[in-house]
Amino acid sequence: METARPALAGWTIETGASKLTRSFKFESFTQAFGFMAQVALLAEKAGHHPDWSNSYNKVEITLSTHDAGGLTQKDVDLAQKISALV
Ligand SMILES: C[C@H](O)[C@H](O)[C@H]1CNC2=NC(N)=NC(=O)C2=N1
Repeated sequence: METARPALAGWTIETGASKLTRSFKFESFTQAFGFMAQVALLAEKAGHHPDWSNSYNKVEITLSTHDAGGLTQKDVDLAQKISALV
């Protein structure tokens, strides 16, 4: 596990598992869910979707390319678009 380079600041690259992860915390469930709605629109537009979980004001996101069995540029691109939302 290593901290991502600046272009992916905030994301953790799980080298063994070949995935990107990041936790987001908001002030309320409503804000967390609003963020998820924005991510959902980005994901649908990209045709690339996060694995994620939500608990009240926290959203945990994992990005990997299932078809490729690991990380691809699609994950990096989506991570950067998600980061730009917060
Ligand atoms: C057919 C469709 O494009 C594929 O199933 C897409 C959809 N979204 C996806 N999302 C992610 N994270 N990985 C994929 O391999 C993937 N494949």
